[in-house]
Amino acid sequence: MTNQQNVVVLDVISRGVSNVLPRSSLPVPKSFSPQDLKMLLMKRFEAENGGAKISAWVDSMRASSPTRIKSSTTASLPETDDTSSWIVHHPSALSMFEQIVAASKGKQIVMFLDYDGTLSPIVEDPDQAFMPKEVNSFLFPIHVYHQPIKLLLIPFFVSNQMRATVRDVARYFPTAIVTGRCRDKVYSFVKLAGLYYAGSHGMDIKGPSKSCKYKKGNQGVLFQAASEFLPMIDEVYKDLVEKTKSIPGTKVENNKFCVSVHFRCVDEKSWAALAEQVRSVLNHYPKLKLTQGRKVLEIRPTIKWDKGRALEFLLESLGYANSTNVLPVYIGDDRSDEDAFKVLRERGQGLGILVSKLPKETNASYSLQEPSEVKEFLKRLVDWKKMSQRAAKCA
Ligand SMILES: O=P(O)(O)OC[C@H]1O[C@H](O[C@H]2O[C@H](CO)[C@@H](O)[C@H](O)[C@H]2O)[C@H](O)[C@@H](O)[C@@H]1O
Repeated sequence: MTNQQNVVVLDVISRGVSNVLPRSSLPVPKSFSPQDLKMLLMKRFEAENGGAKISAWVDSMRASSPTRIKSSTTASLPETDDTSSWIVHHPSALSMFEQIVAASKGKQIVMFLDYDGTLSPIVEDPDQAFMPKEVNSFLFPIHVYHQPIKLLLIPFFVSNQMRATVRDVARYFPTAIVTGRCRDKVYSFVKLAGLYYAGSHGMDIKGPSKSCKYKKGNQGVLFQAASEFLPMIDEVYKDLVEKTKSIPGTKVENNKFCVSVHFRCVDEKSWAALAEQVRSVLNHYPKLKLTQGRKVLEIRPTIKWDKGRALEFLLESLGYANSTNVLPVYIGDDRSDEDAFKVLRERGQGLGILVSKLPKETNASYSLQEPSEVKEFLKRLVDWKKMSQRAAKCA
């Protein structure tokens, strides 16, 4: 290396890298080879972009998921105006129920259901995200001498109407749970054998474990998109547990083909530190990428597979690849569900329903506010199907 080149390199160091990294952290070789130069420039690039990346991550963590709609035209209007204009474009699937069933005339509805935030309300502890139970009770009259009759509310039995509803839905329509969760974990929550399960954001798909009237022979694992990543994901999971253990409230969840780092219970002041730890782990794994959900960072293989591809795969497995006689209905609440909404929009087929109380950027056409409305919508669909079958028998 010539003296002149040395000067250029030192100039790069003094103007650039030293602004980002403390001078002491830079190994400055006595003489520079082209490799040294490359390394220094790369370090500068990483340091600059790393810093930018972390603050972008934190901004995105703040915005939570999916991004709240930013409307330039309505920015100065009160919240209610924003909401009402959004609802015009994403009407409630309950109020549009008649139109929805009319669109399904002559078509087979195939139901795709996300789990967290769709079938179960969002809770702080991901291990406690059960489908809600209802306590059924009755009024028991008690009559004490000379006293007016009193009515006592007696809890009678506990039922899980969401589970019962999803079971009914699966009786009438092929039904799949499509989730970021590990497949076994979501099965332990849903506990229904007659469904398809697409776990790890659709990277792990299994057919119904009991015979399914729609497609015989679909039992067992149908597809695993990223088997070769299993050892890597295990390693990353352990690294993340270790690196984040000093940040109170962090929870790392092993979802088999992906890992979730939850920050719902982490103090906002520690989000940057958490993002930094996650980035430091991810830096060693160029074949993994980071996506984001509701107060969760998700680490996944960089393969072209997502909930949208899983939806297409399942339609194909059910024999509806290029069929016009099918109406896929996908209900979900999170960013990862947007991949499926987008597929439906691009196919010009089917309905995407976003579960959200707030206006959000979405490719879905309809909305429902919360899991209880999802249950209501699914119940109405089952009742409508039962009635139309009865009517067909009588005709
Ligand atoms: O595709 P999904 O079924 O929606 O799974 C996405 C993530 O859901 C879970 O996390 C979310 O729900 C938790 C329980 O309500 C909540 O505590 C968390 O903040 C949410 O992000 C699940 O634990 C993740 O592994 C999934 O990736």
